[in-house]
Amino acid sequence: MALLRAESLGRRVSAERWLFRNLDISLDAGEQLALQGASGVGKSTLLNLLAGLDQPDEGSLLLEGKDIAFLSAQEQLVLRRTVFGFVFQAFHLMPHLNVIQNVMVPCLIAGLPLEQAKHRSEALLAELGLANSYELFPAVLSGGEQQRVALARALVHQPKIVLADEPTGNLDPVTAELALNVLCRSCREHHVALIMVTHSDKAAAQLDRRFHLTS
Ligand SMILES: Nc1ncnc2c1ncn2[C@@H]1O[C@H](COP(=O)(O)OP(=O)(O)OP(=O)(O)O)[C@@H](O)[C@H]1O
Repeated sequence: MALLRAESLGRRVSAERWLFRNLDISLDAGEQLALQGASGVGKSTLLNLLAGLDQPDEGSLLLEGKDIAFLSAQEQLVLRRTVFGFVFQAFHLMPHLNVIQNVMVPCLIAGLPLEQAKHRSEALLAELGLANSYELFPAVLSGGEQQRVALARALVHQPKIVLADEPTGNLDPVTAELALNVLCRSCREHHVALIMVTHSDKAAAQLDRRFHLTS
């Protein structure tokens, strides 16, 4: 059984315009999928639908065979917090928390002991080249640094699925390669499935499979 399956998914952006329709996509546990397609075709919208952050106009979304539309509000909340890890294009770090605190949040929500949460967060940040930035606040970080903090936060609680929207888009080529390696390795090591939006064919080639979204 697929870990995540979208069936006949449709998203309408106006009365006459469908962004996509009859879209079927499935993801196995631990599988790594590159989501590609032209700018504006609907990749970010699709990621939001897959994560249950937005509602489709048609179709259904099954997590381990269960339609997420029929989960209670509480079950949906638990699902978003423990099943998914996100790297949004706009990062969405919490401004009043420093770097290490931002990364620890998903672990604490998932119920990990404080020390374990701290240890995991520090290890990931160090791997991503941010060992000297634990105490800094998001406002003083560059876009590329914020992006790596967001990446660590998406991975740290070892969710079932990481959804990453151009997670290396703000990084120089060397740092982008480092971040991509950390992302892929961490997901493989913990059997976490990954859907990554990327415009880079080189990055997409590192994953198991590609899905091209077309209008
Ligand atoms: N709720 C909405 N109402 C109207 N238009 C919308 C809505 N949501 C998305 N769109 C439009 O749908 C299109 C797809 O947006 P989306 O951000 O998903 O594309 P994308 O493929 O991720 O693009 P990029 O590669 O540039 O990030 C855009 O033209 C956007 O303006």
